[in-house]
Amino acid sequence: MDIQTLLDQAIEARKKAYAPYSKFQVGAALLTKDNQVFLGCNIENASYGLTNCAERTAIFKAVSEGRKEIEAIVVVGDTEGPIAPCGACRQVMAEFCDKDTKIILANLNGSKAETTIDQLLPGAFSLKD
Ligand SMILES: O=c1ccn([C@H]2C[C@H](O)[C@@H](CO)O2)c(=O)[nH]1
Ligand SMILES: [Zn+2]
Repeated sequence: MDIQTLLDQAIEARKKAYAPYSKFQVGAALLTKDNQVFLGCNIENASYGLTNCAERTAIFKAVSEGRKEIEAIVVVGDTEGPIAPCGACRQVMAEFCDKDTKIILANLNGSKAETTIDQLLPGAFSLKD
C-alpha cells in the first residue's frame, strides 16, 4: 500500500464529512501495521465542542476494531499548505503512533508533508515515563 493510494482514500473519505457548521471538510486514511485501512471524516455537532476530527475518527475506528498499531495516517483538507492537526488530535496520535509511524499531512492541491508524532507534539503527555 503506497502513500498515494492512502491519500486517494482520504480524499474520498473527506466527501463524507459532516461539517454543516464550519463547512470545512477533512478526510483521513489510516494504515495499520497489519495492513488494514480505516477511513475517517470530521463529524461536527450543534454543540461545537463535541466535534470529532477526521484523524481521530479514523484512529477510533481502528482501535475499536482491535488495531492499535499504526503504520501510517494521511490527513487531507482544503488548506493552503498541508493541513495542521489540532492539539486534541496530536495528543490522541501520541497515544497510538510510535516514533516510526508515518504521519502525512496534505491538501487538495498536491502539497504533502511527512512528519512524526515527535515533531507534531514534542513532550507529549504520557503516563508511561
Ligand atoms: O486536522 C484537522 C483540522 C480540523 N478538522 C475539522 C474540525 C472541524 O470540523 C473543522 C474546522 O475546524 O475541521 C479536522 O477534522 N482535522
Ligand atoms: Zn483535531
